[in-house]
Amino acid sequence: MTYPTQPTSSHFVNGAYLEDAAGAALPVIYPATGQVIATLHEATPAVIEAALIAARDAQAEWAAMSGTERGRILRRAADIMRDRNRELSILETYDTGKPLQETLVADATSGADALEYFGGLAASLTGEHIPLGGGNWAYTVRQPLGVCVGIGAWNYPTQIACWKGAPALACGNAMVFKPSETTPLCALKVAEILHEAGLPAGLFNVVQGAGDVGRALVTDARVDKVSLTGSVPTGRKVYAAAAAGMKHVTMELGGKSPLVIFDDADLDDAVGGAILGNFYSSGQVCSNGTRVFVQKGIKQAFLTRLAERLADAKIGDPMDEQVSFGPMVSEGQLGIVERYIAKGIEEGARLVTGGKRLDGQGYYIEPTVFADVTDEMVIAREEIFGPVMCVLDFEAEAEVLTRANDTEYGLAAGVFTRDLTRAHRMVAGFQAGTCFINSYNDAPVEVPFGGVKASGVGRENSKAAIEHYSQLKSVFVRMDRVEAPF
Ligand SMILES: NC(=O)c1ccc[n+]([C@@H]2O[C@H](COP(=O)([O-])OP(=O)(O)OC[C@H]3O[C@@H](n4cnc5c(N)ncnc54)[C@H](O)[C@@H]3O)[C@@H](O)[C@H]2O)c1
Ligand SMILES: O=CCc1c[nH]cn1
Repeated sequence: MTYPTQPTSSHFVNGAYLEDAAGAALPVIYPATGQVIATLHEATPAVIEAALIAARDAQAEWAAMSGTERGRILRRAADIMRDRNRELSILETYDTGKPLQETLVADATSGADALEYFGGLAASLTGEHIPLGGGNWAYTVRQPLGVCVGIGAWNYPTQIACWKGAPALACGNAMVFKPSETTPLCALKVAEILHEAGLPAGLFNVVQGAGDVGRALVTDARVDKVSLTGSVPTGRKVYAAAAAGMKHVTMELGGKSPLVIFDDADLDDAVGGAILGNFYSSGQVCSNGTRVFVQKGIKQAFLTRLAERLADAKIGDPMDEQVSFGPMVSEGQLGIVERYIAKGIEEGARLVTGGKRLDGQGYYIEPTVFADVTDEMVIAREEIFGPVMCVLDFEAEAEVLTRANDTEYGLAAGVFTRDLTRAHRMVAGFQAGTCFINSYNDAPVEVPFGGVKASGVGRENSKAAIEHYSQLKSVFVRMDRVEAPF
């Protein structure tokens, strides 16, 4: 099988596709069948060098353009992405296995939102005037950082490329982006579209490869900033390597987020939130609320309604738009999830539903719910990154808040209750970067997204991202005489 939009080469460097067959073979596997649908090559040192040189050479001229001009190109790219949404969504489904039903609304659309939003902001990136005593004054100039490296995870390849590329480019930077080796296809299309929209060559480059290619980029002296989306263990390594070079960082890492459901919540909304926060993208969403704390009074009603709704999940061919639940991204990730399910059973959690790999081709596993999970169980402490919901009981607000925060992670947290005073009290106490009240997993571009504690550093999306892709130069202007001691 070949997929419909086969890229002509593995990399996109200096405004054009680039191949270097000397790089190690990088097979692209369609998760729904396990078949190899394309074979790319990892970047050789020559490809990495070409990308970094192209980015360095192109950046100053891009930064010298007006924000209006830069923004126009990004907004044009957003329009192209929207026009090609179906084609890009099909590619996203080939790359990740996520159902087309999801990718049609969540991936290229989110990428286009980022390009449009940061394109709109580009012309407004100004410094400030600061009046000082004696008629003196100062001003600040908002400047780009230079060459930014983006490194992606495999769950949202189009979105991640755009969430990093759009603010970087809006601020006048160049980017070298390395997609996850598991999902190398979509970022190439993002690069192609940006250049079709008028982006000058060299400003958004895509190079393929695994950790060693990422490491070569992060440690290169010509790189000014590193933005990683990935796991906490990788984040620790990348952060340390970037720190050695005193580089700016954004770290969008993993989580084990709490979702707290009080007994006064609208039951169907709460069950819907728990489904979105555990089973969308087959559970492969960083901000998922996988520790679902349910107040004792509604535990049985919650589990009953959840089981009814899960029975409506349509598992199957992700290209079928009726299908709402697809495979895991890879054999390896499926194995990780299976091992956690076995661990949960061994630890004494009660398997309410799911737990089994589906017979046949592809990396399918049933949506799985454990009840009677306790705080110290491994399945309640470690990020599984698959469709495994842990339901824990609680009695009182203070108790559940303490337990919700008892984790090294701090990416997200949610609460379902009709008592809005309590909802805001809970949110004030959550140690999390992104919180939800009577909702879960919304990620609009206007809102900052990111974590606290081990879940990360910095924010993506919103005006907050501008702070992470630019820096201020301060200029003091003396209008009176200079008084020196001698
Ligand atoms: N916070 C967020 O916004 C967010 C979003 C999506 C995924 N994630 C997290 O990502 C993880 C799943 O993705 P994954 O399995 O691809 O993560 P991962 O950490 O294994 O890999 C992430 C990326 O880092 C690269 N990499 C690995 N070692 C490196 C090194 N030493 N130097 C430079 N680059 C290196 C990989 O090649 C890949 O491109 C989960 O933990 C999930 O929570 C976080
Ligand atoms: O996977 C993490 C980023 C995200 C959250 N919702 C949509 N994308």
